[in-house]
Amino acid sequence: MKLVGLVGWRGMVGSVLMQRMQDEGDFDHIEPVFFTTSNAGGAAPKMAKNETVLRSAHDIAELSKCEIIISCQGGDYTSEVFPKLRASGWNGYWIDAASTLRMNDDAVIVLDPVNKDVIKNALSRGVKNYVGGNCTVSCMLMGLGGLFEQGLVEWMTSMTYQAASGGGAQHMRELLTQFGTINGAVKPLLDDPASAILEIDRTVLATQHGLSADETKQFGVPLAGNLIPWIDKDLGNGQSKEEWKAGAETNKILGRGEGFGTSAIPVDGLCVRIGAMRCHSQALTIKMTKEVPLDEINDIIASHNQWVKVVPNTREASMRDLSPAAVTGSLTIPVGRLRKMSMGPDYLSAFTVGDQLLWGAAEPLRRMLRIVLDK
Ligand SMILES: NC(=O)C1=CN([C@@H]2O[C@H](COP(=O)(O)OP(=O)(O)OC[C@H]3O[C@@H](n4cnc5c(N)ncnc54)[C@H](OP(=O)(O)O)[C@@H]3O)[C@@H](O)[C@H]2O)C=CC1
Ligand SMILES: N[C@@H](CC(=O)OP(=O)(O)O)C(=O)O
Repeated sequence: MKLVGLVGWRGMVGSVLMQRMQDEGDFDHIEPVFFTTSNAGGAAPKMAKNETVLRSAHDIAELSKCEIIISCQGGDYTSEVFPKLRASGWNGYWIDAASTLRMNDDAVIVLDPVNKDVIKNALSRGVKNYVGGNCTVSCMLMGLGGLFEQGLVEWMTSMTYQAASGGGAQHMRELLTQFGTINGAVKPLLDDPASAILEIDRTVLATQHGLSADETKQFGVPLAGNLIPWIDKDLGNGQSKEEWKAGAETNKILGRGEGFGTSAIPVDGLCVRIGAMRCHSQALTIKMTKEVPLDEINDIIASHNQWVKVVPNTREASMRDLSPAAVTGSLTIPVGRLRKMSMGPDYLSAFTVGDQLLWGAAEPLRRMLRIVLDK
């Protein structure tokens, strides 16, 4: 059995990955070695077999013994350790959740239900670095992969509604703390049916503005009862880095260059943080390359992979099936609100939701491990 190093296994993404690997019986096919940046020598988790002690994730010699390493430890760790590991002569497979290596020429962004051919081609060329995509991009492509595969997308805008989990566990906690503080401030008024709604509203606003530095440490501003129309770095051209990733990563995943070449499909939009917990949603406007009847579009989308589910464009189905609360914890990617827009019959609207810790982070890595093992 192949020795597989697991780094970042107890973090948020790593925990979801471990759960999925147990659910799918992946540990039956590997000899896992658990690494840590904080507790070398401590006890490995229950999935450990022969290697029951945690190894230091900075120990290049220990890492080098692994044929495959999966890291969910984050970009700083990858930036520090990966070059040293390669410089030491290690030639194993590096499978990573962090964005650090994504756009490197010698790395492939993995989302095998969408780009299995790109992955297989890279494996046969001896490529050894495989990186999970940005969560919003991966979830969008799992939903709309069929339209891209059929060459039906001329360009697309993606307007996102991204969950707190995209920032990490502390961001999820902060969101809930803010909700709690706000609720506490208006609880007596809420309990009194005769209280004035405008007084409640004024109190909520005053509480949001008065949140302590501790309560806004992660997001910098209130997110509860609010939104933040900027995610990730400012690229200095009016675009956020999260928005740039939509075009760059979509095209790289599809094997069409990196978003700006002649064969690239323009994908751009605005990325917005909202007060959801762990599902990213996005509203899409798709300019199609040709006019296609809506029932055919539904079939193309629905038949692309086993996880996508077309939600009928009705009020009831949309409210029931097309929300973060409906999708959290599930691998299903619902796509709904499909209709021709008033701009013309080749303009399509769509709305999709995905669990950003599953298809958005852990699942593509887990599946890549199996692809390498089955090679
Ligand atoms: N969050 C997301 O939505 C996405 C994240 N990613 C990538 O994955 C990376 C990891 O993200 P995420 O899982 O959110 O990061 P976490 O902060 O949850 O975990 C990262 C590491 O922090 C250490 N750690 C310190 N204290 C704790 C604690 N109390 N509980 C658990 N771990 C702790 C662990 O390392 P140790 O055991 O060595 O101490 C852990 O592996 C990101 O940096 C990003 O590159 C990718 C896609 C989406
Ligand atoms: N930036 C994403 C989460 C993430 O980790 O993205 P990336 O893997 O591209 O750095 C969000 O905040 O929702």
